[in-house]
Amino acid sequence: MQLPESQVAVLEAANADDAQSVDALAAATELPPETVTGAVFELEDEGLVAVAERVDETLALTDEGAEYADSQLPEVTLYEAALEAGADDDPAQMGRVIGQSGLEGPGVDIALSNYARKGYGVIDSGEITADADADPAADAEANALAALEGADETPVDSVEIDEGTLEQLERRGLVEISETTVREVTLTELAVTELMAGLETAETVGQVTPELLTSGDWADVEFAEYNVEADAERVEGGNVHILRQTAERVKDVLVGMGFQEMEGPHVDADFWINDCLFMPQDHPARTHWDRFALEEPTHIDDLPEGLVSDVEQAHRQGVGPDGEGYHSPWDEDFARALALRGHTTSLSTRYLSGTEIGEIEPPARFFSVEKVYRNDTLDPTHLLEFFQIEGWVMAEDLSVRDLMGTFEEFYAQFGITDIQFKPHYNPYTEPSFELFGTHPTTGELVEIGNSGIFREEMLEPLGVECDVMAWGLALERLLMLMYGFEDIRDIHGTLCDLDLLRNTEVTY
Ligand SMILES: N[C@@H](Cc1ccccc1)C(=O)O
Repeated sequence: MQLPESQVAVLEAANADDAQSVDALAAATELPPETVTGAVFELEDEGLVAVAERVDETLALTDEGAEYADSQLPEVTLYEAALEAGADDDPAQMGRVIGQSGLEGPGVDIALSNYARKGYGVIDSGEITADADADPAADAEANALAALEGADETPVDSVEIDEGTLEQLERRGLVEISETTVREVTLTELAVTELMAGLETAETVGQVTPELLTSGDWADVEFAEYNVEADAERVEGGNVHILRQTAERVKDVLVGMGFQEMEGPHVDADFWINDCLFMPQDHPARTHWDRFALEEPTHIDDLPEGLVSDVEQAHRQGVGPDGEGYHSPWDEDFARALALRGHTTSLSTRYLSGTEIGEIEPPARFFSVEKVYRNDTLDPTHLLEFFQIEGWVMAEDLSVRDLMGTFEEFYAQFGITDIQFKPHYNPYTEPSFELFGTHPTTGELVEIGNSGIFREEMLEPLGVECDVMAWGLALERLLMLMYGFEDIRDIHGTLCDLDLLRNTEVTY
């Protein structure tokens, strides 16, 4: 029997009784593993070898995981600092404990987002407590990191890490799980017979070379066949992120519904973010726990003068002859303070005021799909930033039916037809409604937005004389309803689950 050289080498190295992996055969034949794999497939086709496949999972620490294995997890550091500060008896000031912990930069966020989850204590309103019974030595994640430390690739089956812990470590980007397909090869009886009868090496050529061409030898040689079934490395091309794709789709839908896009600054004066919305200056959401203030500059110099006094007037005394204001102090300096916008309703107030593109005549419809920033506690449905789908319609005689009808039309474009409305309160809308949708896999009601009809007290100072209905919807929540994502961190931010995203088929 005549076979190409590599196949003869593999047959001679393989065995009828002991299965050998492709890697072992590559070592024995001194051929590259790809060549051995190719030869093995050919030989399998000829009935000369039997191939068994299995998928091996191995674990390895990432650089960050190795760092914590070497030192310790940030949440443990925070716990130790909290104990030091006596937080097992009395709640301690968060800022002080963090300062003493030596944690810095992302380490602080990491510590905060894992502390309560792992039972080290509670963080609430700027204070931290430490649970005296918590035991860092029994921290399953820390122990798993220690078990993996120093090893390159550890087979998953050989370590005792429970599934939940492993999942957490992978989510946190501290371990990496890789899969490899292992092929084990044994000789068939036919091969044994052929080997005994003696094999001859057939000269085959894998690639045409310039020499073969110039010498004309190419006409006489035998070319190796292509093996289209051989494994090749999977190449993942770049792709537009599903969140970005959906944002584009949302924009298309809204443009199709007659809306124009608004643009404006991520950092803005509280005036546009809050004061123009008739948000009292002592409103709880305006304290530093919810907003991200700026260190430098802290304030803008000027605001549109006439508008400032009209807004101040509305806050103090309300609008119209029977108006009711807050009768509380209103400070222009407070209004000039800069912050990362907590909603894109700041864009709506800018446009409605006429300062962006001039006075807007009804009927008019505007929208934006942009990032907003909130100092929330991280959890499966909250991040410190998300994309808001802002929108408003200016027209005579708008009613709640117009508002609800608009949402039904909008969400239907994304296959969502069971929107529910719940009465709500916003200082700037009356009536106000929260929107809910049903999560496709958990069946739970998910809050997807907030809406209402702008109040007189807000519109009059801005110089708007007819009705305006408006809303802010969360883009990430829309994706959760569309695709069944359960954790916002899977689709937003640096911890995105790439495999999950790659395997999600965009449905529009
Ligand atoms: N600004 C609101 C959304 C909203 C916009 C306009 C009117 C009513 C509500 C929020 O962020 O939740």
